[in-house]
Amino acid sequence: MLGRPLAGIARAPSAFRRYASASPTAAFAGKKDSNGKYTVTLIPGDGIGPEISQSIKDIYTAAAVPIQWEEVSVTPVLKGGKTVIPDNAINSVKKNTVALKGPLATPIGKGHVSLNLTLRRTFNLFANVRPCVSIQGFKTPYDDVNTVLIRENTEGEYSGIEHEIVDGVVQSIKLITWDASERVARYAFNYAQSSGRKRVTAVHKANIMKMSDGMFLSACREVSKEYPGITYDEDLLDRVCLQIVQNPKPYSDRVMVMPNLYGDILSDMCAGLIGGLGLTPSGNIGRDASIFEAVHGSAPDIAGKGLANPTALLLSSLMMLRHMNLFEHADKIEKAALTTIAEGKSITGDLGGKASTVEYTNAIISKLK
Ligand SMILES: NC(=O)C1=CN([C@@H]2O[C@H](COP(=O)(O)OP(=O)(O)OC[C@H]3O[C@@H](n4cnc5c(N)ncnc54)[C@H](O)[C@@H]3O)[C@@H](O)[C@H]2O)C=CC1
Ligand SMILES: O=C(O)CCC(=O)C(=O)O
Repeated sequence: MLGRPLAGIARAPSAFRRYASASPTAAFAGKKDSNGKYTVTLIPGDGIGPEISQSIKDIYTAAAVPIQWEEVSVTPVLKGGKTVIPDNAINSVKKNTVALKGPLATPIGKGHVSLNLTLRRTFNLFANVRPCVSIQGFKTPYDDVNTVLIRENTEGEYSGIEHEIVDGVVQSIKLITWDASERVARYAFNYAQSSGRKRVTAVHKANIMKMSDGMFLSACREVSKEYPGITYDEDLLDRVCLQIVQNPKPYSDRVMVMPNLYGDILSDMCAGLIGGLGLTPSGNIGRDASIFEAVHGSAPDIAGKGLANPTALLLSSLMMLRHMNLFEHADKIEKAALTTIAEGKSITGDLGGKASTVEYTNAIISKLK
């Protein structure tokens, strides 16, 4: 059961407050220092990570956000024969309880385990909240996308339990537990309740994975009984994909909750509907810490070229500010960023513009003055 008061999203959304705090369970435990500033861990990350992190730092300085960044690297180190995240990075997140993280690259088919997943597991960041909202004034096939997807974040297909049984036969285990399913389901219902969404839809493939997804659904059904004011239903992942690309509107009344991998894929699909991965934020929420990051990865194809769109990381940071109850700063920056995109004069190449990361950042900054 939830033992903590709801934080962050109790206030009614303003016109620009589209990216609500993702934190009905994790209380923000940071304290202001003697200069009136909060310390937040910043993990710049790989690829485009340092470029987009710099953009956030510049915007925050211009907006006088009362935050000082504690920058740490998570470049893995060898400890006891294992590749692990350095202790100072772990201790920084533990101490500050909030972090903003740039993307971390993971070698494909070999090499070290995903450090993104390691962080989620280390801090038990059990819910990954991924809102996806059309930006008014920025033309895409639909102008009414407003989805919130909550992804179980610690297990499922991402358990990383794999072995070769015999030559040519590999087994990868999808681990689903009742506890993690119930925990993320309760988070989803709380999120729906706190954000005025009237429905929770569990997205699944229990027609095929009868036991694992079946149990995920059972946990959701049990939790739904505690929320008589919220309609609960279930839908198959493949149908949901089809329906959202055909007409996203009906999905704006609800929160979708699902096992890990489904959430990873469905959130990229939703991003495609509003203009791409450069625009979609996320929050990894735990009880003792929360790490906010863009949905996208390290974008090695454009890294170092000054082309990256920092909006997704910026909007993730605004979810973080609302988690920290810094609503005014979040609203002001959000308005400046969304207006810059709607105007279309200084937008990055992924959105059809010609601006560099720095030019776009400066356009936002000019609106903060
Ligand atoms: N949470 C994280 O840190 C994540 C890390 N990754 C890692 O990132 C690496 C690259 O993965 P990909 O599959 O290439 O996905 P990706 O998200 O990095 O890139 C996919 C496409 O979207 C574009 N894109 C992504 N973010 C953008 C931005 N902010 N501005 C403009 N264009 C942007 C890229 O240029 C690329 O064409 C991999 O090592 C992967 O494991 C992938 C997803 C999430
Ligand atoms: O850890 C990675 O490299 C990819 C992670 C990812 O796609 C995600 O789960 O968001």
